[in-house]
Order: sequence, then structure tokens, then C-alpha cells
Amino acid sequence: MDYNRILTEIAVEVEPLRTVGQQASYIPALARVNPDRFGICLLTTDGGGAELGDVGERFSIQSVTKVFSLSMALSLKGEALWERVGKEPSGSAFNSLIQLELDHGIPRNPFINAGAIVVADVLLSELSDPEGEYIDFIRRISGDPTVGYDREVAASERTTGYVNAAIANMLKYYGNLQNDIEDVLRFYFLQCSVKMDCRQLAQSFLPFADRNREFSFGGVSLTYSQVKRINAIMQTCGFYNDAGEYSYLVGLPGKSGVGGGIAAVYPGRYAVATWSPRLNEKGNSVMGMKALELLTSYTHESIF
Ligand SMILES: NC(=O)CC[C@H](N)C(=O)O
Repeated sequence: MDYNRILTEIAVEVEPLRTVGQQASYIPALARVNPDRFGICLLTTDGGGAELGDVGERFSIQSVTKVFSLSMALSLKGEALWERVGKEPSGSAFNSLIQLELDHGIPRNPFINAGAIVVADVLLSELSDPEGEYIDFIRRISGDPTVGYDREVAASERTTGYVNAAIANMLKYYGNLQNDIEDVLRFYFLQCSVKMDCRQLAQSFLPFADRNREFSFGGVSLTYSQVKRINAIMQTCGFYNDAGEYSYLVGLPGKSGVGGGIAAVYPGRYAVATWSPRLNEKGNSVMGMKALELLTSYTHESIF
């Protein structure tokens, strides 16, 4: 497959979307990012790949981090994790509060904010150095020791994180947070603040696509079956209330973030990361979604 040629065609087609949509502004530090950016990096399991655009510029991965958090929590807790968080698509906004009340404090899945806040609580309870071990895992899986938190973004999100604070309070009320609310929120925002570029993100998702290599990075090990199940949750829940549309258009397990990043995998073949800060009304990157739609259309490579 000539991915270079395909990415070049995609870049031409997505260009008219460069100024469509709005970047996230509810996190003040994200409102300062230049929104007119686009990058895409694809890495294959056999060592090949192609890239185009702003692939070396780091951005806030935001909710894409929830895949790393779930991986750690699943490796630590196994199936017991599902006693505290579900694995059903939510059909609601990523920060929905109302659904959490209806579900009596058990979040629908680990990729909406409520679920990721429970996962952050699990990691706080299980790890002796949560901040250190979390970033160490991401440095190992990305193969890049310079990847780190952006503490300014994390602090900025705390100042306006009213809904996430409400979610955490609701979880505590229902007995689904063991740690102090403020500690859990601080750790959750820090996880979201991790900064990566498209190359590092594609590299970090390659282990979710690679069926022939063991998933083991530092203390985080997953079985083949656990990786398969994480991919399944990405497919059904990775784009919140856009998950059906994303599945329909793209057809690859993936995860988006309000920083404008998307990471997706074609199991057995490749991982791909896109970045473009302008979002649709569901909080997913406009150019990124379109680029991935074109990628599976042009290559005829999709899980469906
Ligand atoms: N969809 C997202 O990327 C949301 C993450 C963001 N940190 C929040 O909690 O609101």
C-alpha cells in the first residue's frame, strides 16, 4: 500500500476544512493554540509509514490519554475494574452529568470523563507514585523519554473544570471514589495534559495494532485478549456521542481528545495519529475525522 501517495491525496481533500469548527476554549490554555494546524502520521507494524503536515508539533492529547489510563488500570485490576465502570457506549456528551445520576454513580464507560475519573481514582489507590509511573508508562510506550505533562494546561483546566468537579462529587456521593476529590481531579487533569506530537502518538498506539509483539511497557502488561477488548471499547466509546458516526465513516478503533488529536488503529497493520485543533460540536477534530474517513475509503482497509 502506498501510504505516502494516499496521505498526499487526503491532505488536498481536507484542506478546505482547515478553518471549519472551533478549537476548545473551555480550557483557557487550549484557547491559545493556533487552530489552523493539521498533521497526520501513520506507522505500520512492519516498520513502514508515512506522514504529512504538522507532525512534529506537540499538542495536548486530552482524552486520548484515557486509553493509556485504561491500559494501566486493566493491567492492575483485570476484570474487577468493571465493577466500578461500565463498557457500554454512552450516547451522551463526554462530560455528561445527568447520565451519571441515572446510572447511580457507575459511569457508562472509561472513555467519558466520569469513567476516566474513576480510573484515575483506581490508579491513585493502586500505584505508589501515580504521577511518575503514569508518565513513565507513556514514555516507554512512545519510546520517547522527553514526553511529559503540561502543568500549565492542567492547572488551567482546574480553574474552569466545574463540570468535572461536579462529576467527581457525584461519584463520591455514590461511593465510587476512594480518594480525596481534589487529588483525583488533579491527577485526572494531569493525565489529560500530556503533550505529544503525531509521531509520538502513532508510535504509542502501534502496540494496540501489533498482534505479534507482547504488550509490556515497564510495569504495564496486557494480554492479547485485553488489547483486543481495549480496541473494542475504542470502537464503541472512543468518540462519545459521535461514536456511531465515526464508526460509520471511518471503521477503525480510535480515541479523540479536545486538543484536536485522534489516534486510531487498524489491528494487525497500522496505527495512525492526526492533529487539528478545530472541533465539531461533539468535541472531535473536523480535519482529523475527515482524514481518517478518507484513509479507510482510499485504502479499503477497515475492520468492517
Ligand atoms: N474530550 C476530552 O478531551 C475531554 C478532556 C478534558 N480534559 C475534560 O475533562 O473535559
